[in-house]
Amino acid sequence: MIEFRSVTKQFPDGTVAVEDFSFTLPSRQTTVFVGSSGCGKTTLLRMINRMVEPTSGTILVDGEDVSAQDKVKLRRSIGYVLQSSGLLPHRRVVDNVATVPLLNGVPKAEARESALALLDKVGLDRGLAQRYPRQLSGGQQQRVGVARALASDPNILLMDEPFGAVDPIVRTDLQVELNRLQRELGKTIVFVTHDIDEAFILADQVVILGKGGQIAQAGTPAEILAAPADDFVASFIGADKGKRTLHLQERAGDGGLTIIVDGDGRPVGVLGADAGTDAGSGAS
Ligand SMILES: Nc1ncnc2c1ncn2[C@@H]1O[C@H](COP(=O)(O)OP(=O)(O)OP(=O)(O)O)[C@@H](O)[C@H]1O
Repeated sequence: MIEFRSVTKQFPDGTVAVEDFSFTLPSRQTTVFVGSSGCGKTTLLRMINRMVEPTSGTILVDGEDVSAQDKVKLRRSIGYVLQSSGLLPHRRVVDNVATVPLLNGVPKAEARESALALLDKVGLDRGLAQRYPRQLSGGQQQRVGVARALASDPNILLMDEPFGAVDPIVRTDLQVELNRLQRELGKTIVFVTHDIDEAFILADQVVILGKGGQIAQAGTPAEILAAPADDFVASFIGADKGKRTLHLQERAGDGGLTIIVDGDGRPVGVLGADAGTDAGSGAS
């Protein structure tokens, strides 16, 4: 469990990035901080592993104040994945993944063997282990970044727009993969994005932030979709434009298929036979 208690961060130039933020993130769940650029998401994330120190307030991990913990130890005990993968360019993939265990004193052979097993876990071919990061695609680099963050088997995984720089198809693959991994591993994941669709796909709990890390609404995706707290949230999730209101459209000319369309009339899926229609295609 991660608990923010009245946390404020003012940078030396006077910018108040986060103001009086209080929130509890449950263990073994994925909490997604989502909001527009500059609302304080990254600052919130980086205060958990003390890459940024709060000006006031307290952050507790499993009841322990992080400010009382050794910074280096704390950082190595928490996985961290960045948009730019943050891999060391002159080290091979396997050595990048093994970095933290090696720093923690795990013998080299053991650390490398675990690193290879982690490549399997994140869906990467072991044949890529000897490559350098620049010899990988953006999506593969992000998978290596996730493997590296998992290498010391941390309870907490901080993910800062990790899929922001890859194309939409790869991004969808990575989202599906992260959900699969999370079902298997049950980490406490804190994920930052400005993409509300990504937030809804990944989150057990979504926290929609306004300027200064103000909480506009927090809840499960279903709770937020069903009852946006105010106009800001409705606009942010696209509910105000009917973007998320789905309709059924009978398609007599297509073998009687029932198509689901969004508020703009764009097809988003086909209603399957198991959903209680007599459309009969079974596709969905
Ligand atoms: N080192 C710093 N010094 C001064 N101001 C900073 C510093 N780091 C961040 N800020 C400011 O704090 C505010 C919050 O920044 P932060 O990076 O947390 O936002 P964000 O929501 O993650 O934005 P983005 O989605 O663009 O990454 C912004 O106004 C930013 O300019």
